[in-house]
Amino acid sequence: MTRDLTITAVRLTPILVADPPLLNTQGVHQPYTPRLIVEVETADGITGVGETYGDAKYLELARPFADKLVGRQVADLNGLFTLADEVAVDSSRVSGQVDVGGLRGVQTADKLRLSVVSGFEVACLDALGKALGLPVHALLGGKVRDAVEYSAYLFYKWADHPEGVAAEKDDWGAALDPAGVVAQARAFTERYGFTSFKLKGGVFPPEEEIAAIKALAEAFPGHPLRLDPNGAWSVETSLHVAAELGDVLEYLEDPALGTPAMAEVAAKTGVPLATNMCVTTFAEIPEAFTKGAVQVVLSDHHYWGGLGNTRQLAAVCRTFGVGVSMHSNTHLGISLAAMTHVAATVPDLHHACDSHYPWQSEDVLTERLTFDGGKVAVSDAPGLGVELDRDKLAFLHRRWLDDDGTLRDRDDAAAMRVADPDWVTPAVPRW
Ligand SMILES: O=C([O-])[C@@H](O)[C@@H](O)[C@H](O)[C@@H](O)C(=O)[O-]
Ligand SMILES: [Mg+2]
Repeated sequence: MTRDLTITAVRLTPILVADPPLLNTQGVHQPYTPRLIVEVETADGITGVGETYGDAKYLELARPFADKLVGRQVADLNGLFTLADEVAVDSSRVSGQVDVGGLRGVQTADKLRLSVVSGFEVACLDALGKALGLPVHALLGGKVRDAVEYSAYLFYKWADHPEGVAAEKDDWGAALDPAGVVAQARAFTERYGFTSFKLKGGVFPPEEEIAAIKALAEAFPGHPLRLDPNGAWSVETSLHVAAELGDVLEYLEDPALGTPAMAEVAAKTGVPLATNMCVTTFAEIPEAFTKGAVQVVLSDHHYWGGLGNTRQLAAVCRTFGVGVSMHSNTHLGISLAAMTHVAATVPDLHHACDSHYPWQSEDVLTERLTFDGGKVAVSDAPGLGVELDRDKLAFLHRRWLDDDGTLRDRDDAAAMRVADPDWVTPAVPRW
């Protein structure tokens, strides 16, 4: 049967999603975080869905990009990148510096564009898969595993958002010391069966975080453990932590900020270093790999430009003998499905991927994705294998519409200032 895969409509729905008070080196998560849901519709009435960052700087690019897409073929995935180059990026959005708000490495015009393209690429793949009756992993060359392993993503956490802040109540409680971190890890294993653990660090002085990892090692002997302070430490501190935890860590993630500092740490420790901050674009690869700065690159398919680019990144990593896995940011089920499809196709995936999904009590899907034994089963249904719940989408969009603008951009430092008016984003290195 001949199908008409022409894109006839594109819908963009910005939403605000409940987020618990998770602490990081910048501050604390806001009570609601922005995401953008992308829908592309074909002439045959097939709809594909995608998801990406929803802050204003992404919306500004997504809108003109969506207009350009109408009339093009849903299978023209490579064309998305050429099209994206035609969308002007406001220079005030580009710093060339680390994006302090999002802990996602440098902020360049290309990276902003790629973060937008990824939402559309996933939506096009979903639509194409539905049209062809094929799962997304088949469109990427086929799965090499039936389930993808994720790690428990542990956070220091307050029990509640600060007093007076309108927020959803969560049932995780506080985690502010080693005992709290271990209790949180136990809850993760009981609820989802995770067997490897990542702790978001850079929150407390290193000795306290070392103690938390040691407590985890004692509670879960032999399980893979990671610590990620998002570049908050000096080279010296990073080496001290590596020496203290060398026996129990699978890897240290972004202990120090930037490739030169990471290279210095890597040269003096046997503990592998992972990153989602110093290698965030293809342009950053040559320096980092030739300097031996990182042993594992954690892809975020959003800012790498989608699932096809994630596979290209994996191939480059394989060529250089560098490991590959995935980090995550606050996201919903569409992105978890996308991550799972692409991870299922990557041959040398030797580390469990990260996901914030267990922290998200809300979603836009009719059925939430589930973790079984810490793994998400790879769907063989056409497309991503997920279904949009229009009522839930409308509810979360209404929240975005009703917001006075303060939550439409992620700002962990601003959220921290509600509790501590003197809070400023700590200078790096913090310790
Ligand atoms: O959600 C957070 O607070 C994380 O710190 C996130 O923003 C990071 O991008 C990410 O999870 C990471 O691994 O660095
Ligand atoms: Mg990280």
